[in-house]
Amino acid sequence: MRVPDQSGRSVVVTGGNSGIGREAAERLAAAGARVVLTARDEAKGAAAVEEIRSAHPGADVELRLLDLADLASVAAFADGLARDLPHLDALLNNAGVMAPPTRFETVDGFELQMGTNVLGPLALTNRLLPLLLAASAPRVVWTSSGVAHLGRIRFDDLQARRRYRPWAAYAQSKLADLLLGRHLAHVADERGWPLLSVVTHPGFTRTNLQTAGASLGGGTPRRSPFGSRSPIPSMEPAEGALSLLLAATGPDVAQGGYLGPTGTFGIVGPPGPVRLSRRMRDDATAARLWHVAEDLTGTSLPSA
Ligand SMILES: NC(=O)c1ccc[n+]([C@@H]2O[C@H](COP(=O)([O-])OP(=O)(O)OC[C@H]3O[C@@H](n4cnc5c(N)ncnc54)[C@H](O)[C@@H]3O)[C@@H](O)[C@H]2O)c1
Repeated sequence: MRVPDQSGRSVVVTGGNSGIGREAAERLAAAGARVVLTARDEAKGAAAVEEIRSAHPGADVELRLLDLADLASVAAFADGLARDLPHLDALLNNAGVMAPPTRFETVDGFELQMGTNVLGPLALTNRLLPLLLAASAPRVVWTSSGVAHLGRIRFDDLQARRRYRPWAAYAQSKLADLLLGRHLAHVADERGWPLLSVVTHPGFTRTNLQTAGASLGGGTPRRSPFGSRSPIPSMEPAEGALSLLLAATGPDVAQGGYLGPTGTFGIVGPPGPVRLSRRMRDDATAARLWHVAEDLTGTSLPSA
């Protein structure tokens, strides 16, 4: 897939130091975008920026620190960007964590996956919307997952305080990403904003995701599902990033669309529109979730 010329466009890629975000940041920078790559760890982020700069001399890429599991960090990041950029053309909500074996909490007391994958990105999006709406054709991209099909939004126990099951909490968070993305698309249409809100999932891609969450708290990482005899097809990050890149830059991307791999089992292959289940099309749940998330994060959509 060719990434169209991105000259004059500025893009934030969260979790840009690793995996799919790292690839997307490099492709966008190579296409001429001004890329703000976010990371939690300064050394890891700086290493990614250096790699991109040395592979693409003149690439306009900078590191900014952002911890989505800390709403104060989200606010500081958004304030800094608003000070330094005249507008923002695309926000790629990519960063995420998967299935820690036990229940962890964010700085603000949210279950780790709900906080990092959903509430942090929601707060970031709300805080960056004024800057996005200063651009002529802005986009917000949300990263869901194939497991969103198995997710349920449990409003009675959103933070899994009563019962924590790692995969149910992950699936809930990824269904939530999809619903928030679709709700923002409706809001943009209702308010006549030129903004596209698009949801993507990267299929099954070999990254740190499979071990990072699993090893939290000193746990032993699960055996890799990508062993040489694994029957499960999977992709390298360069291919896994294509759905995200299509959502961020494709010329014919639909408002509220859902893009992912279109090959075997829907987990590998070239990116394109993919099927939404009935639960994914539940606009009432999406609207309720958006409002609950706003309450929890103390953020709101711009009034305009
Ligand atoms: N790899 C897959 O097969 C797959 C499948 C479905 C969905 N996804 C989704 O794709 C996205 C990217 O994952 P990946 O596969 O590249 O994994 P990865 O582990 O390589 O990258 C995840 C990134 O998120 C960042 N991150 C984690 N917690 C954070 C926090 N609190 N604040 C800020 N950043 C944080 C990490 O530092 C890292 O940069 C995730 O949202 C993931 O849920 C991946």
